[in-house]
Parts: sequence; structure tokens; C-alpha cells
Amino acid sequence: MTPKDWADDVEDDEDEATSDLAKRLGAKLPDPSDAEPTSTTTDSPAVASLASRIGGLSTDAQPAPVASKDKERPRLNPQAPLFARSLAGVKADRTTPSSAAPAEDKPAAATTIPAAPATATPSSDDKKEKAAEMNDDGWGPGPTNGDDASAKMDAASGLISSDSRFEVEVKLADLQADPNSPLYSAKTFEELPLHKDLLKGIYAAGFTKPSKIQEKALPLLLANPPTNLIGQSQSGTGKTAAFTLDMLSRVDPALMTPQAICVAPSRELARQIQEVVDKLGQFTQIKTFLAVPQSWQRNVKIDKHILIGTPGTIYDMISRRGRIFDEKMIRVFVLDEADEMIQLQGLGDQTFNIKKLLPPDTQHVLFSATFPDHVRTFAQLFAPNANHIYLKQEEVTVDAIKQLYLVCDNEEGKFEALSRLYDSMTIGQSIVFVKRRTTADDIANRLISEGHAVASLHGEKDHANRDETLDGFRNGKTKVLITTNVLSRGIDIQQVNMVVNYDIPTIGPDSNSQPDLETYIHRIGRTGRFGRKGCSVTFVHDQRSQDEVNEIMELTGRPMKKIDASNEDDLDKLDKALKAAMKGPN
Ligand SMILES: Nc1ncnc2c1ncn2[C@@H]1O[C@H](COP(=O)(O)OP(=O)(O)OP(=O)(O)O)[C@@H](O)[C@H]1O
Repeated sequence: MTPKDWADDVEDDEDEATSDLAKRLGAKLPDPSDAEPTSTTTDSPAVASLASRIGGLSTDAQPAPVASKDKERPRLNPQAPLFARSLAGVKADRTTPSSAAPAEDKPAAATTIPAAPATATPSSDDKKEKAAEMNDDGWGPGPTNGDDASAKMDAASGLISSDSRFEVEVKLADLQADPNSPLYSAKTFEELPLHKDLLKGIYAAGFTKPSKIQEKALPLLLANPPTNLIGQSQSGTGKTAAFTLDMLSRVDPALMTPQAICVAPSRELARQIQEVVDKLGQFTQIKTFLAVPQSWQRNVKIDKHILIGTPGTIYDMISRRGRIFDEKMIRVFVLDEADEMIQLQGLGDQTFNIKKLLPPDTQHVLFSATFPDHVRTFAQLFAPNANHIYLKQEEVTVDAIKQLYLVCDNEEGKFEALSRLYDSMTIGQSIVFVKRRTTADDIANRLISEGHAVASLHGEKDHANRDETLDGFRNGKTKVLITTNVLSRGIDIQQVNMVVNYDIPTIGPDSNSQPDLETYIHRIGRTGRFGRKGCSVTFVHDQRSQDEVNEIMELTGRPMKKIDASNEDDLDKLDKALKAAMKGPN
């Protein structure tokens, strides 16, 4: 049982069997006192012992040499046309034993580019001050990261300029690196070492310039020799394209075997990532394979270049040692939603098992909108000597998402309020998150019986049904989707302008649960994509849920406007506010 799995039918994020590694190992992870250790060395016996028992992880700043394994690795094709620019250094790296383990052999020192005290947690006084700053309209303070002008809408696109709204802090693994070098920030895609066929794909996707995270991450990801990267940026800011372009740049299309692996916590997210890779790579010869349950056959080799899937399936494939694909050919391992993918009480054991079988000089790329402190320690063990891009703590949520909470009389009052909100939910598209699969089906059925058009999706439904439901929602056939945490992360549907937390996400047994801040942040991040407008409504129906909302406000430092569901005036105001919030410019 994982903390998110205490109740039998509470949704888990991955529909494959996952075991509880921490429990099996009898280890409890300490809370690191230093949120950002700059070395993979750890003084913590628990982390060290756990890491060594996991295997494949070094708790030492000087990992074992990799030359013997590397000898067996087939060479890349230097004639491959796609890689004239970006792969050149990879080839050099692979053929020079002394630089065979670039990511792990470097000193684990960090250089910070901006001077911002980025990862300090705001004091509770700071948070109170922020709450007091709440605007009269109750929608909370405006942008807090400095430059209001930068948050202005791009008149042509209707989007918020990403210029300085989504600031990030970069830490370089290599002390020698010049932090002022333009290499570490790219204002255009052309100045990056991207093949022209990838540039064509980027423009065909409608991207004109890199977002903030792409601007910072791509030069680091594409530099040679390859270096690990741990990257954090708010939901909907373009992390997928960043790691996608890295994978597309580092595989050799002439070699018909997987050379990059990307794991994600759900089949739906894996499918979505595959679509992005296919779209950006459409002018190349690079092919992708979706590695999810039932998508592969035993003893049939995969001849595609990039594997995208869920960790249980990929581990199943890779553990057949060469019969499905040759793991020695993998050079990039991407973890999307990385904090979730390395959680020991969840998907972490599968992800670590995959890592153990990959060549030690594989480039590890970890991205997420959230990296809680205790996960950062593991992230740094997983991706030693990585470059880091972390968000300032107070900027983890997206300003363009207006957050409010709706006070209902009791559990039944939540359903009445949801039904009452249906019209607002269908102005654009909405996702309603519940805790249990049975609740998803129940409220979907009740809304349908009242004449509303909604669909439900959760991990107990069969795969074809899940794919069909999400496709129907993606193409706008369904306007309201009732779901569980299975869709809380990564799903990118730009028309979603409202998220309802019918149940507040929590961790732990019902008798002693805590609000699950990370899941809250990811859930509301299904709206407000790439600068679009959005709003979230969290239902409160008793003292406990009120306390949980208070704690979320405290932790995010963002106030939420309170609406009373029993007050018709309030509800009318809510309708108007929702309509205003979801239409027109910010
Ligand atoms: N440079 C760009 N220009 C315009 N649109 C972009 C650019 N990069 C990404 N996008 C779009 O922004 C949207 C959000 O991107 P993406 O899904 O990668 O966000 P994310 O940061 O991975 O979010 P999450 O944390 O929720 O997974 C997508 O629809 C994508 O097509």
C-alpha cells in the first residue's frame, strides 16, 4: 500500500503493479536539512544504505569507471545526417574512454547564475503578508515575481509573455562553466544546436521562440559531453518540448534500435508525450514506440528509436536483457513528472530498476513542476552531478490560475454545487478531480441522469475505453471529465479553463491524512496552460476539508477566494466571476 492507496479504490497513478520499495527495504527516508545538496555524497546512513541496496546508484561523488561496459557498446554512425551539429560531441564522448562518464566524473560543485535566493521557503510571516495582500476582488495578489510588465498579454496570441514570468534558478554542475556565457540562455531556437529538420518540426508545431524553461534547459541539455539535468518549471510552461528535443537530438536515426527512454506515470501522459515527439520529429526519420501494457510482444524486437511509456512495462521489456531491445544502446533516460517517478513509495522501484540496467554514462534528465525537498535528495542520487534548474518556492503555482474554494453544507452539498456549476464548467472545458474511482463513476452517472454531458476516466477502466474517453475530451466532444489522480499530472489540453477539486487530494490513511500539496499543484495545473487563463474551485464540506484548504493556502502562499454555496448571491457572483475569469485577457 502506498500512501495514496490507503483505501482500496483510491486511484493510483500507474496501472501496472508497483511494489513498495521502502517497505520492502524497511527504510524510512530522512527529511534532508539542506534542500539543495550540491554533491551526491550523503552523510545519511539511511539514504546511503537504501541507495546501495537499490544498486546502480552511487552515494559517492566519484562513481565507478564505466569503460568496461562501454567497450561493448556499438558505435554510432558518424555519417548520420541529422547529427551534424548536436551529436558531434556525443560521438567524441563515446569514443574517448577518458570522457566516457561525463555526468558522473565531474566535480559536484554548483554555480548559480541569478543571485536570487531561489529555494528558500517563505517564512510564515511572508505567507501571512501575502494573504493580506489579497486583492479586493478576492482573486489573490497579482504576479509576485517582480516585473508586472512582463506578465502582459501578447496581444496577438492572447498568451502571457513567458519572458520573465516564469523565472528559474540554474545551477551548473561544472565549476568551469562560465555562467555569463550565452550558451546558457537561448532566446531563439536557431541559436541552439538543433538540426534543421527539428527546427522545421518546432515551427510546424507553432512555436516561435523558446519558453523560459526551454531557453535555460535546452543549451544545457544539448551541450556536449552530455550532462544530467534536473529541471523544474511550472505546469504548462513547455518542459515536454525541452526533453523531447534532447531525445530527438541524441538518437541516431540510422540505428534501428531504442536509444532514448522516457517514462511517465500514466498511459495517458505517455501517449501525449509520444504525440509531441512525433510532431517535433515529423521531418526526421526518428520513430517512437509506446511502451504501455499490451503494446509489445515477448521476443519481438523493437526497431524504433525512442521508447515512451510507463515504468512497469519498460522494466518488463528491459529485464529480458536484449530480447526486446539492447539496453546498452540507450544514451538518454528521461523521467517526466520525475518527483513522482522516483518516489520510493510508488513508481520509484521500477524506475530505479530500469536505471540499474542502463549504461552508466546515460544522460539522466528529470523534469517536474514540483520537487519537494525530500525528493531532491533522491533526484540528485539518481542524476549525479546534474545541472539544476529550480523554481523559487513561491513561484511554483501559476499566477494565471485563479484559485477559489466553495463551502458546501455537507458531502451531498458538493454534488448539488457541482450540478449548479455545470453551465460555467462548459464555457470551455473542465476537469473534476475526485479521490475514488467509485465516486468518479457515481457523480458522472448522476450528472448524466440530470441531462448533463460528462465522461469519467480512471485506472479501473479498460485501456481502449480510457483512450477513447480522453480522445473525446481532447477533441472537445466531451466538455466535462470526471477523473482521479490518474490525470492529475502532465495532461495538456489547452481548452481546459476550469479544474474542480471535488475531493481535496490527501496523503496517508483517512484517519490521519494530510493535504497532498504536490498533487494539488499538478491538478490545478491542468488549466492555465502556457499562459492561458484558468481557474480552480476546491470544495470544502466540513472542518477537516476547511483545515486542508487553509494548509494549502499557507503552503503555497496564495490565498483563495471563499464562496458560500448556500448563498445564491455568492453563487451568482461565482458564475459571473468564472465567466469573466475564463474569457478575454487576464
Ligand atoms: N516554445 C513554445 N511556444 C509556444 N507554445 C509552446 C512552446 N513550448 C510548449 N508550448 C505549448 O505549451 C503547452 C504546455 O507545454 P507542456 O505540456 O510541455 O507543459 P509542461 O511544462 O510539461 O507542463 P506539466 O508540468 O503540466 O507537465 C503545450 O500545449 C505546448 O504545445
